[in-house]
Amino acid sequence: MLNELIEKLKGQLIVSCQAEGDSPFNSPEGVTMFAKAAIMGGAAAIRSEGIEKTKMIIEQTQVPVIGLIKSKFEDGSVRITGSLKDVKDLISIGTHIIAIDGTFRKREKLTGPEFIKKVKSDFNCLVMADIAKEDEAIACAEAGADIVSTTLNGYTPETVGDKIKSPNFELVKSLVDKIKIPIIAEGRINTPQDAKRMIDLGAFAVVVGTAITRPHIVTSWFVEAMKKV
Ligand SMILES: CC(=O)N[C@H](C=O)[C@@H](O)[C@H](O)[C@H](O)COP(=O)(O)O
Repeated sequence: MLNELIEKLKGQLIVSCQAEGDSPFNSPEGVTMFAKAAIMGGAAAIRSEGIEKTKMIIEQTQVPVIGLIKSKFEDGSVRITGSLKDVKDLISIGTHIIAIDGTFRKREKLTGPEFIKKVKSDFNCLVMADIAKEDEAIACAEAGADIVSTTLNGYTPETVGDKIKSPNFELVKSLVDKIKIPIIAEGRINTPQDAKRMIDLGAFAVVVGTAITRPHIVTSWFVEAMKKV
């Protein structure tokens, strides 16, 4: 049986409110304003990075928050919540669902699925496994993850070739066919039509980030398109 909180996300939009680097929104206040606007528009949950930002979003909104802490692997590729300390810190601020890197890359001597298994046995928390490939998704589901999300497809050395401009519909379809736990479609979903297509393919919910909460990048899409002859 599905957890009650997860059940509420079925068919819904989750908005990732993250800001980094020189973004003028790179503060707890900045991302919290985005979260509030997203909820006004109908978002059922928020995805958030960093302790201070996630804490403020949790305090100032009423929806479930998926929290994570980003760091980097040695090769410079992104790692999502890669230490037990990060997990503890996220739990301590009341994060509803912890997003954890579910790839096979090792952290604290454990692969993603092994790490998730440890988190699920050591803590009473909901885990979203952020995966890049199908075999990782299957292993994370077996390890006890509550949800799988396609977050890292296109962002690991092994899948960088998948980083085409469009979302990976094929991966989502294949995961939906093979895995029993909810599959969330995430990554490069930049239009309402693509989000709907993911739901039609069987995605449990859809996460959208950049197209809603990184206005500098959205602006550059327009600027670049207008330069084309
Ligand atoms: C790869 C990585 O670091 N992804 C991050 C995960 O939390 C975020 O930067 C993305 O914005 C999020 O996954 C949503 O994706 P998109 O922004 O494409 O809608």
